Amino acid sequence: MVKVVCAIIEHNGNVLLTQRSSSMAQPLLWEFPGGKINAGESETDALIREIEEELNLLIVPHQRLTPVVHSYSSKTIELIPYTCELQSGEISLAEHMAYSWATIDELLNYSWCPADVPIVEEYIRLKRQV
Ligand SMILES: Nc1nc2c([nH]c(=O)n2[C@@H]2O[C@H](COP(=O)(O)OP(=O)(O)OP(=O)(O)O)[C@@H](O)[C@H]2O)c(=O)[nH]1
Repeated sequence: MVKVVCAIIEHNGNVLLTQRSSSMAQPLLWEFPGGKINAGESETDALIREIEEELNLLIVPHQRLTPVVHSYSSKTIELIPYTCELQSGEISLAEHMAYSWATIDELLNYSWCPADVPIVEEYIRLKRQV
């Protein structure tokens, strides 16, 4: 199983989402940015590295939410989400087609990668409790 970490980056009451490009797996669907964990790397180190590589942003991971195991036709992934704080940087997209800062109420309006749907639902529940 491939372990993938993803970042729910919060800033000024919004959350950052990225749209996969047409050449990627799950083309044009929205996701939380992130990627695969390299051998010997911690989850949070992988997350910090991926967000720097993909978006040119520096983040601080905070809360680990519930991982989701999802089988796509070619592989099974364990998607591990962390809420994160934006520390610094200006977004520069290295791989994605687009990005969006969404409010909690807007999150369900996007076409998500299937593995992300339970994560989006958990995040919305968490935020509505506060
Ligand atoms: N980064 C990220 N990947 C996700 C999310 N949801 C989800 O299903 N994935 C899947 O997790 C896998 C790993 O993503 P990746 O960004 O590191 O790698 P990749 O596109 O090069 O994957 P590939 O080697 O399958 O083409 C991809 O198949 C991707 O579709 C998500 O929210 N964030």
